[in-house]
Amino acid sequence: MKDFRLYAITGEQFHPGRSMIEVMEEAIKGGVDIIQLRDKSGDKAVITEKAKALRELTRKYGVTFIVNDYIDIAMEVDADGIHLGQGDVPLLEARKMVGNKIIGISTHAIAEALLAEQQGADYIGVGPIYPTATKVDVVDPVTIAYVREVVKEVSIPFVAIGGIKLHNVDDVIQAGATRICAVSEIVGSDDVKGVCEAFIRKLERG
Ligand SMILES: Cc1ncc(COP(=O)(O)OP(=O)(O)O)c(N)n1
Ligand SMILES: Cc1nc(C(=O)O)sc1CCOP(=O)(O)O
Ligand SMILES: [Mg+2]
Repeated sequence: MKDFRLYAITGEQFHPGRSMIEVMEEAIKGGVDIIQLRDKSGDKAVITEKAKALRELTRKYGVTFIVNDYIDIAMEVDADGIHLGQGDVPLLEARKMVGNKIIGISTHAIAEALLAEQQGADYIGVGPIYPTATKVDVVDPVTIAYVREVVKEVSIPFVAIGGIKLHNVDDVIQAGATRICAVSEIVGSDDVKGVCEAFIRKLERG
């Protein structure tokens, strides 16, 4: 997969009155290089329409597009890949369904990370680093200690996620993360482009 630094996930509850496409276009202009559609409403027809719109936007800008949870929707809209959690379709089964599309796997412990790597994940999510209110059924924070463990033991790309804000991202980067994912800090901002640019500056400083 194309390498990336800043990964934004949709979260429409954080920007009432602004469209998802408008917010995500601003994020792309700020430097985001992966967008994930995450919609927990369960309404597949609506999610498919949103996926089509995001596919068009991401294609226009050459940005990677990932669909959360729904392999069938990812295939229907020709997304670049799918993100799956520990309770979603198992990775080996998903690989048979998506061929060489990107598969990202959420991990919360080193054993999960090593298994995802061994089974052919393209990248892993490492989190939640800090408490987050964005995901309801979330596990306890894994802290930056887990980032350090992944840096030492895992070779595939990983992205740190969960409660990451401009005010705490430096610690995550210092622990060895070179790719950051955020929802509320990006899409909930009045200055989406400015927040993304600030994240990128911090990632560039290392
Ligand atoms: C990049 C990234 N990392 C982790 C997650 C969480 O996925 P999952 O554990 O399946 O939880 P839901 O997002 O489906 O609630 C993610 N979506 N993206
Ligand atoms: C969707 C998701 N997955 C997580 C994980 O740790 O697997 S944390 C999370 C929510 C991240 O949102 P915010 O940046 O607003 O805290
Ligand atoms: Mg999931």
